[in-house]
Amino acid sequence: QAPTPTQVIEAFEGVQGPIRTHRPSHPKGTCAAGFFEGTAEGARLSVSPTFGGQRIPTVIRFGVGGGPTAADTSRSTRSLSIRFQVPDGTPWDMANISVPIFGAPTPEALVEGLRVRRPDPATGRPNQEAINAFVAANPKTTLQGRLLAANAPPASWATTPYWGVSTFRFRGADGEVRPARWVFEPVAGTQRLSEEQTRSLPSDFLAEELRGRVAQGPAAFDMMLIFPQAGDDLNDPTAAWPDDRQRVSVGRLTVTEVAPGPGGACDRISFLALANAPGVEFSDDPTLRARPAPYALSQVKRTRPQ
Ligand code: HEM
Repeated sequence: QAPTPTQVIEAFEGVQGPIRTHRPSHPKGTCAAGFFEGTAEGARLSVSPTFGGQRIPTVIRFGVGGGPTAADTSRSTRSLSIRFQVPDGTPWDMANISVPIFGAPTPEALVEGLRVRRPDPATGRPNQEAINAFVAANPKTTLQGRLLAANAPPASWATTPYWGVSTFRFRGADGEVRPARWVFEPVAGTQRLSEEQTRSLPSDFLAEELRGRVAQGPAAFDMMLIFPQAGDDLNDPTAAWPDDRQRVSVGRLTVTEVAPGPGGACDRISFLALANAPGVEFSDDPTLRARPAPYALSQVKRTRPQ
């Protein structure tokens, strides 16, 4: 049975302590802004006004996975969250990460994985035997961590791809509904830190790097839809699709401004309006429907007056 929103938040809080000011996931981040322009292929593949071709203002948040003080040199996820402020429609949100897969196949596995890592009040430490037993019974929850450990961290928030991870259903101008995933490919190319940089860079280098970069000119990402072939798993966000799947460019995100310091327009919002029907609709991936309600609960907790 799927966990309730309260159970999801309690599971996060059990590991990280009560949510007071920060998001429980990707707590460290920097606000930015820019615009999105859909391509002709985007308008063909989705009836959502986001892909209509006009310039859509966006609220952007770049984040780092881990705790609120996670090092930018750590092998955790980086994130790119976007709110598309469609002028005559409802806003559409997405929260993308720098790996193509999630760390749990279902909301149940996410919550169980958090619960088992909760520190034991007697010892102050989680029960390692229980964690080992959980991991052995849920091997899919190790796949994302292994992928992250195998790759050096991005050299910039502007030089890594970001995947939406889950499969969505795109309703095209021809009325056809096509399952697809997406990735935001950096126009600057993919660049990772060298071993030496990983050791020498300060733990908060990403925000300054992005400010310096965008001061010279916008940073951009091409949004590519990725289409499955027979046998590709549509409902498991820990199941990667082979790299050779057909990709179509449906729009470009241009980052024109980076907040000068902490806070900004992205801070108090939650990127929870994940579907944008008609045009971009949920698949049966169970982690999609499980997200908006706990995101809202988290947002209430982290934005209420202390
Ligand atoms: C069962 C599935 C999931 C649950 C229960 C969950 C839960 C949460 C919660 C509670 C937050 C904090 C929201 C806020 O305070 O605004 C959050 C943030 C986030 N999640 Fe998830 N999540 C899930 C799946 C995913 C997946 C599949 C991805 C990858 C695409 C993802 C990426 C993120 C990112 C990037 C953030 C930070 C967003 C921001 O910049 O504000 N989550 N998640």
